[in-house]
This record gives sequence, structure tokens and C-alpha cells, in this order.
Amino acid sequence: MIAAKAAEAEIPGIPIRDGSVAEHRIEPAHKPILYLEDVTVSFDGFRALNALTLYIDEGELRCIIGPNGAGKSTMMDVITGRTRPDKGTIYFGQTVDLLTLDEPAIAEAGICRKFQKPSVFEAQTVFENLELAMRTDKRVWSTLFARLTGEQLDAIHEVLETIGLTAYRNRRAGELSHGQKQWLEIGMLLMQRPKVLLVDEPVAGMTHQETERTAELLLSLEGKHSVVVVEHDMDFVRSIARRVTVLHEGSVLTEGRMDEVQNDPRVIEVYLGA
Ligand SMILES: Nc1ncnc2c1ncn2[C@@H]1O[C@H](COP(=O)(O)OP(=O)(O)OP(=O)(O)O)[C@@H](O)[C@H]1O
Repeated sequence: MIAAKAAEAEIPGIPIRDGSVAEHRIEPAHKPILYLEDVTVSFDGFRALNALTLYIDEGELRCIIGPNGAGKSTMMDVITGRTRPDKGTIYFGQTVDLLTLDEPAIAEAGICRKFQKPSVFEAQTVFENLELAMRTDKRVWSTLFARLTGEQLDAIHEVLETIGLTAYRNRRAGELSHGQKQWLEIGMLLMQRPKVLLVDEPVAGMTHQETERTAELLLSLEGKHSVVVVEHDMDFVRSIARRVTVLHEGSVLTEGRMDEVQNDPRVIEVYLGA
């Protein structure tokens, strides 16, 4: 697809290759922001990712599912620069070759990752956590006491609303429930205005109510950010699913609407066999 686009538009820096990925053609209305093509990662000869080709559109909410060991975490790792592939290309937009950037530079470019366990500053308030997340130099804690501009205050208030923690803004993060800490961490990532948000098992350990609220939160980000959610909880995936990608043995097994993928005999087989 990149090759096709590059050939059409002669975009500099985009390699033009043979037609080997033509079957992954995406509809013209879609505007990809992340391109993974033919990405292979091996650990001692074992292929955690096996010629993985995957496109994520601008502003879309994508769910990635697959049995244990399918390669979901490794996929996140190669996008964020934590793991380097043996082979393949990963582009952010049409011109940024992510394989030329290190982990901090990829985050700086606008790709943020939320790990499964919440990581917030427990002794600071919800508001202060968001404020710190906005500050570029996080080593300088004195910046916490620097005056915020009106624009910065607005940004914090907007994120507080989005994550549903306005009433908790002066609460110490350590006193929040597990679900609230997860939302706060999502809020901290939102403060950095990411273009792509990778979210790893967001509802693990959440109550039913917290899970529902998380679904609302992620759905509310659609259109503003590209959100890629890896999750095992199928009820949750069903509640937010737009396009679902099923990974198996390091490759895309199938992609489509939730009802399509869950009725796909190949998907049923890999889950039953897992
Ligand atoms: N650093 C590593 N060294 C060796 N093998 C690894 C490493 N990281 C992942 N693997 C292997 O690669 C395969 C894919 O792992 P990965 O964690 O990406 O799968 P996953 O789909 O995220 O699984 P889960 O749903 O269980 O988290 C697994 O077989 C795993 O054991």
C-alpha cells in the first residue's frame, strides 16, 4: 500500500517495493497513520512476529485480539521502539521511518503507550499528575510551582472531564481506585497530545462499572487520536469494537467487524486450540 501510494504520489523516502502486500489493500477513504509491513521479530530463532503487515488509520479505534503468545505485546514493542525487528518497515504517517528513531524520539513524535499496570505519581494529586505529564522536563519538580498559562489550565480541565476525574482533581493519586488510576494514566498520556495511543489490557482487574466507564472513555477518543487496544476481555472488546484484528503466530489471521471475526472458523479454531 505504501508502495502503491508512493508510486502514485512519488513521496520521497517511501520505499517502492514489489506487489507482495497487495492483498492488504485498504479502502481509499481510509487514511493510515501507522504502517507495519512484513515485520519479523525472532527470539532465538522463534518468530514472535512473522511478516506482520498491519495498517492503523488516523483517528480510528482498533482492537487487537489473539491467543496467548500471538505477538500482541511484541507488536506494541516494535511500534514504540522497545524491540527492533529483524526485517520489515514501520512508518508513522507517510514519511517518518520509525526504525530510524529510538524509544524517546518515537514517544516525542506522538506515539504513546499505556502499559497494563497503572503508573502514576501516588503522592501527587490528580491535577498535579496531569500537570507533570504536560511539563516537558519532568526532572525539574520545581516546575510544578511555575504558573500555568490559561491555555495549559484549559488543557488540564479538558482532560479531567474526558477521564471523568474532575471531582477528584485534588485527591492524591494513591487514594484512587484501580480503575481511576488507569484513567488518570490515560489522561497523563492525553496531556502529551498523542497521535497514536497504544493501550495494553486496559480493563484487567477492573470492576464491571469501571470496565463500562473505560469503554466510554476509549470511545470518546475516537476521531481525535488513533487508539490501538490489546485486550483479552471479549465482552469489553465487543463493547468498543469497530475494526478488530486477530493476531495468530505473529501474523494477522483476519480483520473485520467483531461479528465477522468471532464467527470466522479459523478464529474459533485458534482460540479453542489455545
Ligand atoms: N524477550 C523475549 N524472549 C524470548 N521470547 C519472547 C520474548 N518476548 C516474547 N517472546 C515470545 O514471543 C511470543 C509472542 O509473545 P507476545 O508477548 O508478543 O504475545 P502476546 O500475544 O502479547 O501474548 P499474551 O496475550 O500472553 O500477552 C511468545 O511465544 C513469547 O514467549
